[in-house]
Amino acid sequence: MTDLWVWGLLAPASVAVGLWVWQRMHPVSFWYLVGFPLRMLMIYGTWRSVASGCGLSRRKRRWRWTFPGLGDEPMAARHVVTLDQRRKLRRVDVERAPRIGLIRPTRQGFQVSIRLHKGQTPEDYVRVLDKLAHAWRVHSVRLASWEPGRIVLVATLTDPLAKVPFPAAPDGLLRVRVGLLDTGEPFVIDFRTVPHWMIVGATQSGKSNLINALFVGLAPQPVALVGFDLKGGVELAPYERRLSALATERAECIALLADLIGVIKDRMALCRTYRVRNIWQPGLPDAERPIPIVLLVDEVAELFLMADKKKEQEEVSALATRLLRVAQIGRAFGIYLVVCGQRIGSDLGSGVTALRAQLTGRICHKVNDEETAKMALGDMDPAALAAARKIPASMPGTSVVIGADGRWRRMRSAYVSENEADAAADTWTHLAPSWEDLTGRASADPVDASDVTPEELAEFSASTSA
Ligand SMILES: Nc1ncnc2c1ncn2[C@@H]1O[C@H](COP(=O)(O)OP(=O)(O)OP(=O)(O)O)[C@@H](O)[C@H]1O
Repeated sequence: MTDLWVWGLLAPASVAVGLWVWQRMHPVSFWYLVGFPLRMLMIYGTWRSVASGCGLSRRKRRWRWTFPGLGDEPMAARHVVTLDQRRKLRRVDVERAPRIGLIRPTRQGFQVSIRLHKGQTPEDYVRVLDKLAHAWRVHSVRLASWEPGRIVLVATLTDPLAKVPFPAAPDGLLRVRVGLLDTGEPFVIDFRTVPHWMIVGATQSGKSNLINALFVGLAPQPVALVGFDLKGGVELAPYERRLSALATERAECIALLADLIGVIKDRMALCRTYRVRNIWQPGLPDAERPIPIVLLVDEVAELFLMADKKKEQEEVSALATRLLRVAQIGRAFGIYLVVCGQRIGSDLGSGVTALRAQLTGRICHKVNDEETAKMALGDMDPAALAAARKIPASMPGTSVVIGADGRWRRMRSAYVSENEADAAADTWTHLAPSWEDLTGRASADPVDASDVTPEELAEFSASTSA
């Protein structure tokens, strides 16, 4: 008898310990063989009540057997018992859950397709994703794709951003994998698709780390890097060896921008000669193709802040005009911008709003107020703005980004320490062209600071159009 008790307790305990060890040592095989089948049973078993609780079910008129003598409750045909004499076939309202398809396991959770009821749209499901995540006991549920009448939901068991094992790495010319999306896919900054980027976030939210990640990915590429760092150079000076130029004063920035406008004019002439509209078109011989330039601007507010002095106002106005011009026409001539700051709002000056409109790529780290999130993410879904404010301080480097499909996602940058970025600067120093080589003029040469005029632009467009 005692033996029976001992075995009765020991057997389940050893099975539980065995499962626990299996799950710890081989989480993926445990998930596919044990966790997923159990989860699938739970989801199918509770789908009617979950859909009803989330407001996804629809009331429909159906023929049903009813039992007037038993409180006149409508009952499904499968509940018919022996009260044949009293039953009556009547049309009643029944609740129908949307039809749920086959649940498929993924490495991080599962995905399931759902057939929409008539009158439903994917947005009806987006509104209740949080409720579904709680009901299914998963970290998050997102809408992965849709086609008319059908959506696919993807559930993630744990937060993939809790630990980003993803190293920042180059992913092709002017493409850098800087972090991980909450979908488990890499997040790529691709300058040839999205030429100009804006990185916003409160202090200690992870902006500099993202710049480090970007730097480590760009350093091994044949790309010229230019830095504006008005925080006295503390952020970008350590990487100066790999930069073609670094400006730490506003006057220096203005001079470098004048040079960049000169570069644009030279490249414009080159494109005109070969009758191409940008430096990437195949009509331009590879030997003639100029090196792309990425301009990193750290803490943009410092560029625009001014005292009442007239000289400063003139400086800021010259800087704003040139930076805007580079943003407007630089893309075709291989000049790309990354602008970083705590706030990039109109309160900094009139030029800022126009500059912001040119920065298509948006990365919004943790911000403290909705206004700043709006500045970065525009009039996105209010949930995106709320998500940017809710990023926990314990997860620096996490941000809200707008994906290629126009939907917002959470992203966390790969952690890149200053030492790693320093080492990359050391290793790839030889890839940094000198400013003189880049601009085609000796530093003592007077700079042609005149802007690219609209007439010049029109002439360029006319001469390169076929
Ligand atoms: N992706 C990440 N993973 C882990 N830690 C990170 C990540 N990003 C940033 N951190 C850490 O968070 C802290 C703040 O990061 P960072 O200096 O990049 O913030 P910041 O927004 O540039 O701050 P500030 O505006 O004050 O310069 C640093 O200690 C950094 O190591």
